[in-house]
Amino acid sequence: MSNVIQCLATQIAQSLWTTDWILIFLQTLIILYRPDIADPENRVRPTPPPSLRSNYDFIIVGGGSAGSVLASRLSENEKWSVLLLEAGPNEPHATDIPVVYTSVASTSLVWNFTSYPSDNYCTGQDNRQCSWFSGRTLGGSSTINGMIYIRGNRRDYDRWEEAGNPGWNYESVLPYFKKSEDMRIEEYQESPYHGVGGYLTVENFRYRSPITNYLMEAAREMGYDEVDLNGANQTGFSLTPGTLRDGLRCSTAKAFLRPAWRRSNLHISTDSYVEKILVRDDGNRKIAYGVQFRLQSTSYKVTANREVILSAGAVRSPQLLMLSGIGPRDHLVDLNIPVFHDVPGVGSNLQDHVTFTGLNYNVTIPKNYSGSEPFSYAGQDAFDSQTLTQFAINNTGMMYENPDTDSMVLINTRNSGKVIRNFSIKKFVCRYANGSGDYPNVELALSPGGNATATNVVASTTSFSVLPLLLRPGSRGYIRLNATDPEGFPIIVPNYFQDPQDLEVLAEAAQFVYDMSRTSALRFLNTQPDIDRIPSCSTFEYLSMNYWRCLVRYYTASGFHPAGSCKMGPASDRMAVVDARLRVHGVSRLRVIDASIMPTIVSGNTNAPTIMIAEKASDMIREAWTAPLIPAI
Ligand SMILES: Cc1cc2nc3c(=O)[nH]c(=O)nc-3n(C[C@H](O)[C@H](O)[C@H](O)COP(=O)(O)OP(=O)(O)OC[C@H]3O[C@@H](n4cnc5c(N)ncnc54)[C@H](O)[C@@H]3O)c2cc1C
Repeated sequence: MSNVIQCLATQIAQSLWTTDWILIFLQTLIILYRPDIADPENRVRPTPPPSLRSNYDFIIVGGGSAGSVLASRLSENEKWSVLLLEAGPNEPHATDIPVVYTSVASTSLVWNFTSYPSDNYCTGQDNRQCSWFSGRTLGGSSTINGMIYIRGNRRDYDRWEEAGNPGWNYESVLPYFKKSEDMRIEEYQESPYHGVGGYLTVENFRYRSPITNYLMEAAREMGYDEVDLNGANQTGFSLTPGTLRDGLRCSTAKAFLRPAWRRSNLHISTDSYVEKILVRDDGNRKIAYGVQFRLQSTSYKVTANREVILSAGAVRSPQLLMLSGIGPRDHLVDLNIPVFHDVPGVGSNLQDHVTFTGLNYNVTIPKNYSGSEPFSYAGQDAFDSQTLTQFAINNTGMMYENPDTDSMVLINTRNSGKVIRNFSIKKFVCRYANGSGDYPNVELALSPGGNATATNVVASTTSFSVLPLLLRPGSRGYIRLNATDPEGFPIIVPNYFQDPQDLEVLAEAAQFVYDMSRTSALRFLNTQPDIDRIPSCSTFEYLSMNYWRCLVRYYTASGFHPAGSCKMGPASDRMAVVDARLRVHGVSRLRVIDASIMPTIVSGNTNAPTIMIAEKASDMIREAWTAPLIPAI
């Protein structure tokens, strides 16, 4: 690139950050310089509206993490016709760039949901509401997420089965994680926990800030080992494994739809917003037989010979069920929606990995540091001409970084129910030596830069921050239709900290991070807390447990992992929405297959588990429709 273009590009990139324009700017850069990302040969080409049919075997609502997998797997059977309806646009080019991830929040690629105002959490946010956005594009949230590839703990799945869901224990789901996977981190390729050759590639991020080595060393000093976080033991630290291919995002649209979209039995319709599931009562059974959707202001009805599959995510799937008359009777009656089938659990059991921002620490660059790269990640200020050239010409550099989570540690702040307070680092080493307690309750995302949104840290300050995600919340929230506008954004009540233990664990995590900052690895960097002195928390001693509790409530943030709002469970469980084969209780030919079916949220990020759920469900559907009919006697 010429110097003038470089300089201009830098100015533009920095001024457009966090708007749709940044996507357009980067798209142009990619088309000019990176045909490998543009990938015009393989990129999905949606089916033009006139080619859509009025009838398919399977209709899938939502082309996100789960929906893309289902469309790909079900259309492997040439005899089945499959329609995938996605409300958002095609996958853009720019989201391939890992660092762009933090800039999509205010673009048209997301549903900008917010939680209902609360006095108990997100108290420092506008109108005391937490941002709850999720993906609105082909690939869904996998196209805009943090790309972290974590599966959760084996006990999570064993608990699912114990709750009355046969076939969902860890040994049963592991083959489905492996089926999707193309593990490209060399040391894991031979592992019995990983697969090679699947559609979904997993790599380490190509770029990481130098500060990350110090953070991982600090985790080691705290008594943790470097482990495969998706392997035999989950407790420990690691570089972040990512859903990445050649250093770039590997969304489910890229992984599963690009190899499939040319099949003549698969139609993919973007910008197609499903308004309703079509249902009828045949007297002896209730059936879902199609959907109504809107595309370019035209309304269409399309029918399904076999099944309608709801994969609209943990917020929209329960909303669509309720709009179609399937949900808690009282709520539907209140909104004058005819009750087709009373399913009290729709929208309940909502869970999330609640977290909080604001754990910022400043460091001094060590005198012996001689690298040319910035020591830590400095936000968009880092996007100078050199970074853009590295990206556009050399396929390297900071644009290949996960700015939130270069590395991570999974810890348990408790030991046999004993709360950790005022511990010494030495005690910690003993506490975690016992591998049998391998059930972390917090995931610490170690960010190579300060969290400028939470504090007034200047972006160029040399700093790091930590996001602690509560892995097994006791609190349960719910989703309901908005009485004034049922078709609009639903009401989301996450109920964070309804279970007081949730707040305690996050406060313990804050204390843990503080202690981590006292390790010799981080003292070497002269690490100092840069944690806001929040006026409404000033009655508490700064950095005491009470202060942490106050900070957590103030800077609460969604982990963006909504789950559980159409939970799987046996018919004997009144609040179960789907059975162990993900069929909606009481309504034939209708399944929900996405993050909403988790009975309890897994102890790790939710993308890989959702993909696993869709892989397993695809096999269940195949079995259901290809099993020989039992002959009548
Ligand atoms: C900002 C963010 C960061 C995240 N980071 C990570 C991470 O690093 N690692 C990780 O494992 N997980 C992460 N997650 C969570 C993870 O991506 C989700 O759990 C997962 O993608 C959920 O998959 P899903 O299929 O349930 O829903 P989605 O992937 O959200 O898909 C739902 C799709 O349905 C479409 N849709 C909704 N309503 C309709 C309708 N009426 N008609 C047609 N289409 C509709 C939506 O547009 C969307 O494309 C993150 C999520 C977010 C939002």
